Amino acid sequence: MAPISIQTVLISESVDPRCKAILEENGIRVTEKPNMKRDELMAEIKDYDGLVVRSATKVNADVISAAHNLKIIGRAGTGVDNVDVDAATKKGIIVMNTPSGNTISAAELTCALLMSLSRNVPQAAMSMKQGNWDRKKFMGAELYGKVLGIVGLGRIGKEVASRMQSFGMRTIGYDPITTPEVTAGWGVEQMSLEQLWPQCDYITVHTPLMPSTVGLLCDETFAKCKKGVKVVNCARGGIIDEAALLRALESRQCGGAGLDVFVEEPPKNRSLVEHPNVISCPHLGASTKEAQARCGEDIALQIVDMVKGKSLVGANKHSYNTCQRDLMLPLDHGVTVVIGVQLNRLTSTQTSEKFTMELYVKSLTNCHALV
Ligand SMILES: NC(=O)c1ccc[n+]([C@@H]2O[C@H](COP(=O)([O-])OP(=O)(O)OC[C@H]3O[C@@H](n4cnc5c(N)ncnc54)[C@H](O)[C@@H]3O)[C@@H](O)[C@H]2O)c1
Ligand SMILES: O=C(O)[C@H](O)COP(=O)(O)O
Repeated sequence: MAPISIQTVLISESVDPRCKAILEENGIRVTEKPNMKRDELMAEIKDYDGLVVRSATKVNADVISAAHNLKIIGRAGTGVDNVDVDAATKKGIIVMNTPSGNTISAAELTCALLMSLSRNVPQAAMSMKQGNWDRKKFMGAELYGKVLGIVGLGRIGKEVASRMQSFGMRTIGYDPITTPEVTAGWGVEQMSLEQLWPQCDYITVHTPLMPSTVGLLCDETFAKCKKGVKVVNCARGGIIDEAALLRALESRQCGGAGLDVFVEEPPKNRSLVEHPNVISCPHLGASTKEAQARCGEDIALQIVDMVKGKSLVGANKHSYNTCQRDLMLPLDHGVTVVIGVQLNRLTSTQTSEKFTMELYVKSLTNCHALV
């Protein structure tokens, strides 16, 4: 790859300090300016070569058109739904993420919400703080022997499955790309969503936010679920339709929800957050020291590799000699294909190294527009 000149980078959110340190060690000038309003960002971005964000900075078409020198938008994390990838690509700006850096943290929070839903832990803790000793009100149910439906069997879905299997849950799931043969290897039986909805005691969603996943759980699909089903969303607000969820909670069709993400963050409409059967967090899935260290370090190393003209996938130091990147390629007619790239470094104890590369289509949006 030809080297790309990056002399200045703006970090617009709280990213691990290693990110700034690595960039600076490599001669890149870094400015950290968190919490900018849209107009401030548009004024600030115009001269920078690179921008590093998490999920709160909305890098929309206006911001991109105000950026005269921008060559790279680095997302220290997974989801790039806060970046207008089409607008960036049209301007020749590369969008990079660090998709495996926060997988374990997001999976662990998902499991914490599933466990909290089964035993009312947050509500009971709050009641204790208020001076109560109410053992009847917080009667729970075991997870053992229950059915967990996992919609989206990628990195996080896989990690959630193995952890919840250790609680004796049966894990079933659906994914249009990961094959049933692959997920059978991790103990997840795949089936159609029509078959999945009525079987689940718990449902957790782990898909990207895109037109085909908006409202996966909606009035129609809640109606197909078991009465009292409990749901978790640690992926993106809107994959579970918020108004439909509130209706399902009120009718008791849904017995409880664990929500880490919202359509609007922070949510101005408080009705879900305040519902007694909802446990919510302020988008904490990736908020661990470990995940932030990995994501901050990875995005900096990827930018440095790009500056040096090295491979885009060569910088990742973690996950057992495996590097993963998502490449988002906008095609014609509003079609976007996401290609997963995985580089495996195989080492034997005494002899040489061997590298293999896997490319696979992770998602295809709007594909009907092609036919
Ligand atoms: N709460 C947090 O802080 C947090 C942290 C990390 C990731 N996330 C979010 O979690 C989600 C999953 O992340 P990941 O790393 O596992 O992604 P991933 O790309 O590894 O997996 C996503 C999976 O969803 C599947 N998918 C796509 N469309 C689908 C559909 N219509 N129905 C079912 N499956 C579908 C894909 O085939 C893929 O296997 C993303 O939205 C990401 O932004 C949130
Ligand atoms: O997609 C992600 O990586 C998560 O939602 C984490 O977002 P954050 O970096 O803003 O915590």
